[in-house]
Amino acid sequence: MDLPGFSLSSASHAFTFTWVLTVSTKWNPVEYRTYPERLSQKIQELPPVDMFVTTADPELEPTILTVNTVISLLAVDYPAGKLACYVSDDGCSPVTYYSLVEASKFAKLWVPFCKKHDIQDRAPFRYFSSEEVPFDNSLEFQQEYNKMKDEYEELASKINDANKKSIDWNLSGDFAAFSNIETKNHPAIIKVVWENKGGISDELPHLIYISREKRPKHPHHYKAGAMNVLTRVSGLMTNAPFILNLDCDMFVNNPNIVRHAMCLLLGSRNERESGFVQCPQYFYDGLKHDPFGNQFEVLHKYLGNGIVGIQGPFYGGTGCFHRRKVIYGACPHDIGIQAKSLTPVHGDLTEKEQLKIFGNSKELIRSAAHALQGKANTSPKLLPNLNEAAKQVAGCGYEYGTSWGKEVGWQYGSATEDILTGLLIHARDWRSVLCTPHPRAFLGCVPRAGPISMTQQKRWATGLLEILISERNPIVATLTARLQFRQCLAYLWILIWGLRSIPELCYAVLPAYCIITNSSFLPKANEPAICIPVALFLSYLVYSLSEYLEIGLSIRAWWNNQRMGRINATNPWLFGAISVFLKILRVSGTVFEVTQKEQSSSNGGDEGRFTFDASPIFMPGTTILLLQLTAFVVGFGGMQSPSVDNDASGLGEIVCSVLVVICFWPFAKGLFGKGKYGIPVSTICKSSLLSLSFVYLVKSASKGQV
Ligand SMILES: O=c1ccn([C@@H]2O[C@H](COP(=O)(O)OP(=O)(O)O[C@H]3O[C@H](CO)[C@@H](O)[C@H](O)[C@H]3O)[C@@H](O)[C@H]2O)c(=O)[nH]1
Ligand SMILES: [Mn+2]
Repeated sequence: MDLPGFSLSSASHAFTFTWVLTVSTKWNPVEYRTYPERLSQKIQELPPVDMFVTTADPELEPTILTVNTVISLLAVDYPAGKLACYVSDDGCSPVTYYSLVEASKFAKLWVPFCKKHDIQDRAPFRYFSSEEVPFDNSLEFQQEYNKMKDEYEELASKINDANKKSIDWNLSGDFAAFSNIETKNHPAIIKVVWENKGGISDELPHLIYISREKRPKHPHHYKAGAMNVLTRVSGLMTNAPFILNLDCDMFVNNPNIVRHAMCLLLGSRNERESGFVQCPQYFYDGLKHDPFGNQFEVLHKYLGNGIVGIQGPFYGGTGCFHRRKVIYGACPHDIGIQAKSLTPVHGDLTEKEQLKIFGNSKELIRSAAHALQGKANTSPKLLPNLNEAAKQVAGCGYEYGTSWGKEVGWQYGSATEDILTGLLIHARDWRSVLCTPHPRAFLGCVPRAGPISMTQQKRWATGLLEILISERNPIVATLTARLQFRQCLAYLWILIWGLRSIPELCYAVLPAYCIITNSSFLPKANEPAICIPVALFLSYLVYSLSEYLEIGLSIRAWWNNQRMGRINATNPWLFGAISVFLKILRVSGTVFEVTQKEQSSSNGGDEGRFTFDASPIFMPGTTILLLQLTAFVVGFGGMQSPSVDNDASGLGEIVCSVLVVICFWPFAKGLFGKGKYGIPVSTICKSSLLSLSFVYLVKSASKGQV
């Protein structure tokens, strides 16, 4: 077989494999319903929950968004005395700390207001931006509403001012800890912003600010590292048996969500059924018809519910309720002695072993033992007194020689720490549950620009592939641990994203190749065999379209997702694969590039239009497009080589080539667009060079054949 024939057949096999994975994953969908009003029949007292928020960069992640997320958490419908909110700031920004202090003052007015009037939007920026006029016309409500609105505007302008003035920030008094530090070189800073001393239900929950120690020579493991510090510090301070974690942009949209999650965590006969409870990652103010194909509605619905029917949803990094003991490495009780082979954490550890696993803090070991045995919290402590112990476990050297990031806590070694961490939990025989209440649990920001979306996709493809090539991959977990076979297939479906770039590239280049060399990869239009690819293609179209229509999405949304599927696969996913390849060759490491979050649609006009920047990530797409255009010139300009064995290219190849151009239409517009809407000239030049060399190569190769 020649090279094109070989690549065609391997690409087809790769697609068939992906199809098998998809079908297996979607096969038996399951949905859970939750009835929080029945919770009191089941349990006497609601359990405590520690709530984590991570933020890393006040520029990319506007402080006002983080603050809104925190406020919405402080305002959930759950006894405040049972809650503690921990904010991790990897940016080590005094502005973030200051904003939290101000936010807690605001929340003291906001939370009673929400609870009194049963406000559903507990993130103030949402509530005050909603078009609907508040329904309550009483004078009392109107007065309170106006007061709250003024208070929020004041808070927002204080934060805004703080952000602007951040250069000549006066770092004294409470802010002294932030003076003379660099963001990547500073000791741990832990501050109790608000303490609910009496554990009182209608006060505010605890609010704690944490910026872990960072030193240039110490790896900090990005978000996973931050999550582990949050776990340890909260272990010392409140040690709640359940942990909710949110990214800084994901505010609470359903104030009852903690109770919904408790239905799933406490409602089943065996806790193994719900090792963690994941809420789907939905977004607010998403652009109409999903032009960047990143709102994942269809994915959540079909693949999401399908996995629920196997071993449970993947951990998605945000909007997830964990059991602390599961994070600490525990296995379900009923697998008994076999648990010892799956985890270093089990009932009869000596103190020495515990120190080795959890690190050198006696206080932490004591609290971890409590968490693992499911004992209630020890007597209430005054949080500031714990500050020294907390700083120890937030130190950058604390984890050396311990099991953190390997067997315990959030897992290191992948830019998608979420999938890796969830995989380990499933491998230890836990199941997970998807929580889908109405209204939706949490809402976050979705990228609204080409470059941001591409960077995010690249990070995912990179991180997922890192897992696939590691010894912690799902195949090993199925063979040596307790990952179910079909769950393994579901994991493979997502982990191979980066690799899928290769067959997608082959398929995108093939039509152009055939036209240029005057050969074919499809049967002729008058041969009966043409029915096979046409039938496959049409049934795929009809099936995928029906998925969109069934959940009320538009044809445009379907098309945008198809198109972005091709663009993502050939651009960011390819770069993801390349960066993992470079990592294997030890040329460069992989990094977690934080996704930029925009507050609202201030883009003006052309919202859904694809945007570009000078990143090489846009080169493959541009090259593919130029190749098709070259093929048209060659084909219609009569410059084709004579065909070998009567195998001339025909209608099929032309149709496919046109289809590729339609898929890459945003790039076609980009060739002529201006500013951010245009592909930079340098990218166009490089891509032209690439496609010309390709044409030259295949031309000379095919001449050799004749
Ligand atoms: O060094 C870092 C880097 C990131 N973060 C935080 O991690 C969160 C997620 O980062 P973001 O850039 O928003 O990631 P997304 O592209 O939205 O990420 C998705 O994919 C990630 C894995 O790649 C998951 O961790 C996220 O939860 C999931 O939403 C944010 O709160 C960041 O502040 C840190 O705390 N420290
Ligand atoms: Mn995010």
